Order: sequence, then C-alpha cells, then structure tokens
Amino acid sequence: MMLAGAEIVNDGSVSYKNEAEGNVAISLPHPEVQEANTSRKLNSPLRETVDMHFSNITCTVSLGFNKGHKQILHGVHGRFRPRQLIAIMGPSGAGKSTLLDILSGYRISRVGGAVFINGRGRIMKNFKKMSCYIQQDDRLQGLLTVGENMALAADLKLSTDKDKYEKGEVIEEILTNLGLYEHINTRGAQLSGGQRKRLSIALELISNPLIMFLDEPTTGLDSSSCSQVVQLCRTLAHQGRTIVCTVHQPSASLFAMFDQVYILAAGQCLYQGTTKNLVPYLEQAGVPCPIYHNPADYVIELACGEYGDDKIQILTSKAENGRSLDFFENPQTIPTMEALRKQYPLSILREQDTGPGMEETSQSNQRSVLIRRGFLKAKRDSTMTHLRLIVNVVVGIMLGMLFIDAGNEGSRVLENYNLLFAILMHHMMSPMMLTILTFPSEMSILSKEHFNRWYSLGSYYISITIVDLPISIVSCLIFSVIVYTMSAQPLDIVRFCMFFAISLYTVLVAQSFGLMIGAAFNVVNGTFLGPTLSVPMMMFAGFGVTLRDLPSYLYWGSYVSYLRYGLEGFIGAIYGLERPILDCNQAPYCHYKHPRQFLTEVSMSPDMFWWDVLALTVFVLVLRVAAFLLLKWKLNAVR
Ligand SMILES: Nc1ncnc2c1ncn2[C@@H]1O[C@H](COP(=O)(O)OP(=O)(O)OP(=O)(O)O)[C@@H](O)[C@H]1O
Repeated sequence: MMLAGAEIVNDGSVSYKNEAEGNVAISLPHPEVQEANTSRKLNSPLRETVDMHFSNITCTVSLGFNKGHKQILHGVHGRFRPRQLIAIMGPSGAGKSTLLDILSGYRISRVGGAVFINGRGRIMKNFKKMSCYIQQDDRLQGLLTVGENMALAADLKLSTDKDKYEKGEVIEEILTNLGLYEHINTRGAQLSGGQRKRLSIALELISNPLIMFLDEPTTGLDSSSCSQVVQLCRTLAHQGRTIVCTVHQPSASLFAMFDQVYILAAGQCLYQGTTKNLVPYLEQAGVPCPIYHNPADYVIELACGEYGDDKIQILTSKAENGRSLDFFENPQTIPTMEALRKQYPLSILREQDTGPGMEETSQSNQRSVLIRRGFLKAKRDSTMTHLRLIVNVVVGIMLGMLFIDAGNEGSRVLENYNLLFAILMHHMMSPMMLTILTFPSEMSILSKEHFNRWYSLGSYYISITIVDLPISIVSCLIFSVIVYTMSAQPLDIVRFCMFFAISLYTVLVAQSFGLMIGAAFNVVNGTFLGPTLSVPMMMFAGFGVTLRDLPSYLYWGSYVSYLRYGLEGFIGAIYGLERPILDCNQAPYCHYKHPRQFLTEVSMSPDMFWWDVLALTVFVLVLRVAAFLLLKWKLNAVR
C-alpha cells in the first residue's frame, strides 16, 4: 500500500512529499529495508513484542449524585497482535477513548474485565515500562525547541550511564526518522499540528516502547499530515511494536494504511480483524458495503444505527463482541495464551523487573533535569517571569507615586497604613492569580509525563518550588526597593529586611494557595474561587475592623488569615523597634506623631514580628504540603 505522494527512493526509504511544508519533510525507512538495518537502534526489529488480549472489559461512570450510573463498555473482548497498526473506530460516544484509556492503564476506576500481556495477566508496573500513551491534545513544552524537548526527555528517560553523545545519537536518529531534524531549533509552540504530533511520538520513542497508544492522532490535521502520522505509526508498528490508535472516520486511503481495525458501537464490538477482511465480513453478515462506498464510512454509518439497530445486533453477535478472531490474517496461526506463555517464559518478567522505582532514572537526576528545564522555561516565559517582573516594577512605581513620602510624615500615618495593606493585596493577588491561571495547562503536561514515567511527582514538585524561588525573590525585592524608597519609609536596613521578609513570605503563601487551587480546579473555577476565598482573609486581617473590634465568635478567623500576620509583620517592621517620633511637616497637628499611639489604635503589637514570621512559615509549609497532596489526588482522580 503506497501513499499518495510517496515514492521509494534508492536507499530503500519511503520519501514522502509534504505539500503543506514544501519539499521532502520526512524520510521514513521502508519497513522491509529497515528490518535488515540492524545498526540503527530505532530501525532494528524489536527483540520482544507485545501481544495484548483483553476479555470482558466493562466500564461504568457515575452520572452524579442520585443520577445513577452509565455503562460505557459492555464486556468487550479483543486481541491486539504485535507488528500491527490497529485502529479503534466507531461513532462519537461509542467508547473508543474509554477503551484506549483502559488498555493503556490510564483509566483504572470502575473498570471490569482482564487484560493479558503475552498470555499472562497484566502487571501494571511492568506494562507501564513497555508502553506509552499519547493523548489527543499534544502536551508539549511550547517554550522549548524540538532539540531541547528531546534532550531533556532523553535525560529523564535514558539511563544516566549513557553519555551525552550516546543520547545525542538516539535523538538524532529519532528526529531524522520522524522528519523533525530540520526543525530541531523550532520551539514547540511554533510547530504545525502534524509536527507537534510527531514530536509527541518522538518524545515517547526515546524509551523505545513496545506498545503505544495514541488517542486520535489524526484529529485536527490536514490530509497530508494525517497520512504522515499514520504512515509513521505503521512503520513503527512493522518494526515489532503494537500500535493502537483511535480514529474518527478516516478516508479510504487512510483506512487502508491500518493493518487491523476494532469497531465499537455503543460500547460493543462490531468487528475485529484486518482492514482487508472488513468488506467480506460485512457481506457475510448480510450487510454488504455498497460499491464505491468507503468501507470505513459505511461501517460507521452501520454503527451509528443509520441502517437500523438490528444490524448492530447482527454484527455484534457475529463478532462475538470481539471474541472472534476469524477475520484476522491467518487466524489459525494466532498463538493461544498457553503458547504465548511458553514463547515468553516467566524469566522475561524477571529481566523486566528493574527494582521498586517506576521511573527510568534516579530521583536526584529527575530533580536536576527538571530544575534545568524549569529555569530554561522561566528565562523564556513571558507571563510567569517577564510579565511578573514588569508588573512588580509598574505597581511598585504606581504605589510609590500615590503614597510618595508618606512613610516619615506623622500626619500621613493612616495613608501609610493603607499603603501597607495595598502592598499586601498586591503580594496576595498577583502570584496567586498567576498560578491559578497558568498551572492547569502545566498540569496536563505533568499528567502525561508522570503517567509515562518520566519522573515522580515528588521530583516535579521539588523542582517547581526551587525554580520559582529566585523569581519570587527578585520580583519581590525590586518591588520592595521601589515602593520602600519612593514612599520614604525609614532608611534602616533592619526595617527594610523585615519589610522584605514579610513581603516574600506573603508572596510564597499566596502562591502556595494558588497552587492548591490550580491543582484542584480548572481555570474557570479557580479564577472564581481564588479571589472569593481571599475575601474572608482580608476581612480578618485586622485592617477594616481592628482585631480588638472583631466579635469574639469570629476571632478565630484572624488566626487562619495569613494576611493578618502579613499586616502585623509590616506594622512591626515600619512602626516597631521603638521607632522615634515622626516628622510633622505637612500639617499643624499630627495625631499619630507617636508611633506607639498608632499601634495601640490599630491594636497591633510590634513585638509579635517573629511570631508573625513563624505563623507565615507554618502557612507556607502547610499549604505546600496540602498542594502536593491535592496534586497527587488529582492525578489519580482523573483516572
Ligand atoms: N466521566 C463521565 N461521565 C459521564 N459520561 C461519560 C464520562 N466519560 C465518558 N462518558 C460517556 O461515555 C461515552 C463514551 O465516551 P468516549 O469518550 O469513550 O467516546 P468516544 O467514542 O471516544 O467519543 P469521541 O469520538 O467523540 O471522542 C460518551 O457517551 C461519553 O459521554
């Protein structure tokens, strides 16, 4: 089967002309030639293969409180043979993605049935080491180039015994084969849809998986890119891998590129077998495909019930809900489970058992690679870094101008108090909202990479904490210097350090709070919840209503409001440490000339500064741990 626009060139590789991108964009080794080419790791046939068998798979979902359950998959069976490119097809809502999620091990809750790998019950830990799952939305690091994405993935997925040249060889080979080498310096965000899809595949190919699951790899691509991606999958499959994709209504030529199809209708299997056997199968079932009709279109129409529900019943019983292997190529040669167990003795499992860790490299390696990646991204991130710095400079100048010279003047103490609260608001809102708005997109990448065993959640969490710290310190320091000097706060290094420490702590608490919300909710809910939950914090900060005037039954609120400790800390830094009498140049009478009087009036004690620091430290630690636990829960809950 040849692609339109494809030709065999002298070295035996299939050269594919990409109309969208001009000339030859990808050069895939011809399957037969590449099987003889043992010098290149990616191209050489795989020693081990994966024969997947699944039996009586069911899946139910809860429709919400008191609304009961819905069964998505109704006891489907099936067999996915190695060296095959398999398409799971069916109308929208048939359960394709659900089946793929289950077979890849991504979905684990409310799932019934059994999955067997090479004749034995699937051991998830071993299975995950030999498989990968590429979800529909390309979850790539858009700020990093193709080369950087690959290099960092190689550092995470290949053994640390390999030096950078060996890793470089693997990367070069994959990128060349996938036609991405020319784009090695292009950032992920600037790649076309087809290139992004190929990069997603390239990243997973680094660990050379034996079985790959791809959810709708052709969705959103033009026909030329679709053919490229499917041809690539076909090539990879013929090297020995088992490649399973869900596809939406493929064209006739695209359909013919798959070796095997698995057709679902309303959670039941209508057909399982080779693409070539589909037409004879339909004929035998008494629903022949009209001449000149794309069999893929026709079978989807059947599965949608356009020709009556009785046809679905006929096909489901003929396919025995996926149990029948009659329409495979040479069905009599398909090994039984027992034969497979003999072919893959238990000792293979022992070899695959590489210790307790799920990831390929040590935790310390994961952390150092993720920190490197984090700093690279931060350097280029216009929102999280550049905009954050700019906002701190601009807001600092604006507040400084608004409250210019208010710090030393006895007649402007209340103004200065307003300034301190405004600073607190700034330190609360900007890091919190930035995290709430940006973390959910980071979360989808985390979910993919963590599921595909690139790194542990602990390593990821430590790395984001470390990467963010210098950015928080620098932006907070710039802001503090600007606002502190412009508003003429006391020129005393100790007071400035105290002021800066409280500012930084407030930023860290707000950010951890944002992380908690970002981990648990999507952007819309998070954007609503973040500011809404912050309102009680402001109420209990002791600003509008002093702590003394808070009703006793609401006093507990002041203990759980981190803004209270922030405000008290600021007051301690600016008006504590036995601050001498203030200037009184701008008014005939200065009520708060004596800082002690002001402190009594707002019922705040400067002696509490270190308690405030301690309380804020506890907040940072508790919220960080809570955000980690929420993240962990969320990663499992979506499955
Ligand atoms: N968590 C859920 N709650 C309720 N219904 C769900 C849930 N997950 C899936 N479904 C339903 O299960 C059915 C199968 O979903 P699935 O995403 O597997 O279908 P699909 O065949 O992949 O569809 P599409 O091609 O449109 O992506 C759909 O009707 C969907 O609405």
